[in-house]
Amino acid sequence: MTEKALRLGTRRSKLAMAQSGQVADAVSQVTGRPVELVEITTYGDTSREHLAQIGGTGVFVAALREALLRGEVDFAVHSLKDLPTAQHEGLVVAAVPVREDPRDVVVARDARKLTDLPRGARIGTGAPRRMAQLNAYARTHGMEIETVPIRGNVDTRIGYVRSGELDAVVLAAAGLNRVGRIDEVTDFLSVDTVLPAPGQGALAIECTADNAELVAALAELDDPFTRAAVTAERSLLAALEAGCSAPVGALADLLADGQIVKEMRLRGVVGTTDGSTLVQLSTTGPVPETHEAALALGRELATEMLAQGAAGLMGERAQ
Ligand SMILES: NCc1[nH]cc(CCC(=O)O)c1CC(=O)O
Repeated sequence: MTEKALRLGTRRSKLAMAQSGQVADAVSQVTGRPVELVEITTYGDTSREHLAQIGGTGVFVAALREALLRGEVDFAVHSLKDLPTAQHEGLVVAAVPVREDPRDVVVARDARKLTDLPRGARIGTGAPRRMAQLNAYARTHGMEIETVPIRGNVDTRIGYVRSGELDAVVLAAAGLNRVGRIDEVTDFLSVDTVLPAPGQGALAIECTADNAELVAALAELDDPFTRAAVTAERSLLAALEAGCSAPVGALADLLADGQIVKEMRLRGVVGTTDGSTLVQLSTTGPVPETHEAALALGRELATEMLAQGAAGLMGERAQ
């Protein structure tokens, strides 16, 4: 006698399939039920228009959410950094599993690191957040670089380096890990150089709020520290009134004294894409014990960043 399979709605991209596959195994373990992948095609997958013109990465999420609400699938997995900060009516993020490496990385030709790229190096990235921080780093370190807007999946982006069209591309370590290409990284960027996107490296497992049994089962996959961290990061993003294509970086981590976790630190950055101006601040507080406390940490840092002129730096959109 086999139990009825749970249906996991997923995009068809290699990255989405990889992360859905991993979550499917974990969900199968905690529920004792088989999990079946259901491919959902989104506008973002088929459109050739630039993401900024069609409303950012939220388009990838929308089709999955519609499938959930129509009851066509039981749950979905999102990259948290692509998930709009506003919670969706009728849906709940039932689990945020342990986060992977949140850092951005460089894949460059000739195994080069960011600091030994040739003068005038062309670095591909479509993210204003990466452009702003890379250009700011170059300015303060006497480097000459050119950030080149690109989009496409991981294979396409690395392809620009292999073809010689670009000297380097900047990507998320987590994405490369999930598609099995982490070996191609030539430089893991310190978060002091490039602060990742809010939620980067973390996944959200979402289902309908009325599915109490599934909500409870999925909760077993939740990592409270990761959830608190990404809640604070996303609260900062929301309080800055910035979207997923805004030049905003945020990362919360735990400060420990030996084995004893003392506090949570939240770092944030906003900048102009040319890197001429960055507002970069951090705040530290008790490890949030509640959702509300995590939200408060993000709001607190946003208030400080806004007081330093953060709002004036966010007018730009992805080019
Ligand atoms: N921008 C697209 C995107 N959305 C999620 C990831 C993978 C990393 C993650 O889950 O945070 C990526 C690729 C990248 O930024 O290189």
